[in-house]
Amino acid sequence: MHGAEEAAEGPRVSAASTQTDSMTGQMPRLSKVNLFTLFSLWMELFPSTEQQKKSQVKKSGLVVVKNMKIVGLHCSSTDLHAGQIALIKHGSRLKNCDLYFSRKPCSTCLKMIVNAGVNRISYWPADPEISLQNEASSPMTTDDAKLDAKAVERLKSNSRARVCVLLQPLGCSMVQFVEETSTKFDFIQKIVKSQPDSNTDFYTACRQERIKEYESLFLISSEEMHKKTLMTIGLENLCENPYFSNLRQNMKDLVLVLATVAASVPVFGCFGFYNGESQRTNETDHQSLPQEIARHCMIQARLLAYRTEDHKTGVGAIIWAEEKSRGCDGTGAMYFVGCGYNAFPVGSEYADFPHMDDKQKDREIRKFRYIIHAEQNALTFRCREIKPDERSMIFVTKCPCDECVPLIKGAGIKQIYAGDVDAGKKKADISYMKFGEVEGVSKFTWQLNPLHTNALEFHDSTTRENGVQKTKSLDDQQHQSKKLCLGHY
Ligand SMILES: Nc1ccn([C@H]2C[C@H](O)[C@@H](COP(=O)(O)OP(=O)(O)OP(=O)(O)O)O2)c(=O)n1
Repeated sequence: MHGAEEAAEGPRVSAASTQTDSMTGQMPRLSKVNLFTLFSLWMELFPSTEQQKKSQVKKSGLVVVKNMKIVGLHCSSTDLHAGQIALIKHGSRLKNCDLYFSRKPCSTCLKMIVNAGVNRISYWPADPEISLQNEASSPMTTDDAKLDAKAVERLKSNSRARVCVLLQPLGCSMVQFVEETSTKFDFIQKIVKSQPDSNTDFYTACRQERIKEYESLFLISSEEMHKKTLMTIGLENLCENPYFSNLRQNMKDLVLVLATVAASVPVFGCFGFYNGESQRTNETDHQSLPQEIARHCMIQARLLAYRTEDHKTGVGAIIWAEEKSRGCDGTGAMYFVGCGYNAFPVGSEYADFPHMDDKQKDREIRKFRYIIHAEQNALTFRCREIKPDERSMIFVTKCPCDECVPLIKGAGIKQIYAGDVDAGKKKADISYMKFGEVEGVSKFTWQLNPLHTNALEFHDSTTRENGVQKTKSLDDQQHQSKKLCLGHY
């Protein structure tokens, strides 16, 4: 049925392409489908305290999309699969949604999702949720995995929902563009400035580590094994060339983009998101998230920035909040609220608005009065309300400007995680003066840990309810960054 046809289309640009290229091609842009796919892989890596048991069931990431907008970001927990969590969290609201899984879901999940009336289920075409690659598995469990794959195929061919592989090739210079922009990203530059020999070797080393790690997680290194897996999960159409080699290339490129972006918010020395005002408070609203969660969310914002319509400055923003107690999601108590990137008003064509910056003398043809900022889009298109009694936080890849700071505060967001390179700057059409002064909102900016001279204080850092391990001690962090940065620390 259409599932198989769609799968065969996977490696090429699908007819249902959502590549909203309103731009004139000055710079490559991530398609929505690829953004959702990257988010699903990234959600599989959401930091969690739960001990991952060696099991045939692999952790998966899931993105729930309604009308091409993200309405849920989830990952499996020890007790529940990502698909089951989506069912619990969204129920019948899953009707007509598109789901992006980092692994082909098992029959237990698929039957419920299909039953909820979803529109499309797209999955990453490597090892499925019920692993076929698990070396530890006995022939018995491998047989079970194969049986499950058959059941999934049966559910797929009898359902209205399309179950397919939906990857789009990246624009030809996308990988290079992501690499260049990541090296120039504020966070990397801030580290470079703190280095006596000022170079980006540490970034290159971090990126290589990430590439190796993600390739082993998300790709099947042997072509033969990959083909065998595809055959077992009903993707024999993709085993023929040129589909197979295109598919592998697309997958490799996406993993490369993910690793490159992840390395741009590196685990490096004592750098992290800290409140420079060193206000120490017991109020939970103002306590920082564990660094690994803050990094994870900032990397989501970085990915969003590659959907920008501003051909000079891409910005991404994502809002998360934390429930009072830990839920069933692999994200612990954290839940997704909304996300956005800077773009011109919805539905506009490239020529409708000026795109010039402040180098342009004629102020009338500058972009600033027309472009909607990442934070503004995240607030406008949020899928959940911001609750005054919960800790909510926005992650922005750039310093919030004077238009956005009062909006963030007014919306009741409790914490801002951002870069502060532009803080205090006053430009002709956009200023960053209010960020430094805003009260009642905690600001965590990318910097050296102000307490790093006092290792004892750092050792005492928090243990949290949101499902994440204790903040690592200074020694642990240094050890980890030495490992990651191959001696450049
Ligand atoms: N927190 C922020 C800050 C900015 N922007 C967006 C709005 C504009 O699209 C762009 C403006 O960024 P800059 O201040 O960097 O201005 P320019 O793009 O003109 O670059 P510069 O003046 O630094 O050369 O970023 C955003 O969405 N969210």
